[in-house]
Amino acid sequence: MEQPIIAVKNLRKVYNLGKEKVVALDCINLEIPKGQICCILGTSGSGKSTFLNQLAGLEKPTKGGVYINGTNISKLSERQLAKFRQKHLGFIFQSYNLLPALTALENVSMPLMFRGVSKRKRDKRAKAMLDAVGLKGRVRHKPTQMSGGQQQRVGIARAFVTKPDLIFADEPTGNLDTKTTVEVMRLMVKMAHENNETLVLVTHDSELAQFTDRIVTLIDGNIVSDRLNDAHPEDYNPYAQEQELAGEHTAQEPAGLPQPDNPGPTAGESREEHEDLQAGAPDTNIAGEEER
Ligand SMILES: Nc1ncnc2c1ncn2[C@@H]1O[C@H](COP(=O)(O)OP(=O)(O)OP(=O)(O)O)[C@@H](O)[C@H]1O
Repeated sequence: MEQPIIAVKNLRKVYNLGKEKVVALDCINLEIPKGQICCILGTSGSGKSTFLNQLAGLEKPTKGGVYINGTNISKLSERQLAKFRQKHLGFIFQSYNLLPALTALENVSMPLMFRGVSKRKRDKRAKAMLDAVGLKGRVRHKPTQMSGGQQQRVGIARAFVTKPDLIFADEPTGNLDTKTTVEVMRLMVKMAHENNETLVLVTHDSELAQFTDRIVTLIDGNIVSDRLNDAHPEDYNPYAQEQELAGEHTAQEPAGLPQPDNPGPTAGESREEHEDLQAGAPDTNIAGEEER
């Protein structure tokens, strides 16, 4: 059987607060195969952040280990871990974490610079990625000149640009409205599936979890449920009822209205201008891109 991308073995994390001990993760075992989009779902205090920190090697476990592609990252030094993260992992954050002084293109090409890719190649690849997330016309925009949804698309492009072994997304739509959430989630899922990327999404939102392939639920630091989620066709919208009640447009969107790959015109941009920018549907499959 193919080796899983992540194998978590008997993972335990206990925080010592003076005499008090907080068991944040009890005894977690989990394997995630390549290409799967796995959601770690749990309410506040269930241990999600602690688990994500362990998976990304940001904290050391009390017991057990996390293996990524066969490497026990719990045994790596801080220096080795920093290199490992840079080489093998991608991150998508709730608050985007874009560098405000840099353009969309520069933000996306940054991880390639750390990998020593030449300027010509990283610009070419970052442009292709921005195209893939539907931001062809936003290459020179800085974060403050983009909407939240567009900023998160830049964040997605930056995570995928290095073709990492694994991408972590921490509440990636936490700052977005439900309509933009649906667009961003559809885009992220499409890109992950088309590029056979493995994605671990952490959220408290059980509706958001419906976009993923597998839902692992945490309560008090334990996995209480682990199920495959077959019920998410491409046009699935778990927020439809909520949006309907709020009087927002949801059902099958007629041609011309914003689509997952097309966030619609932004302030200061006419629909014609916007449609010019969007001309030609973006191809989210980046596998054919020129290698570094
Ligand atoms: N550095 C720490 N020191 C002590 N206790 C901690 C620490 N970090 C987390 N905890 C405790 O571990 C448990 C799990 O916390 P964690 O932050 O992982 O939960 P969470 O599911 O991410 O919550 P939220 O959704 O509110 O961020 C909680 O009881 C929390 O109080």
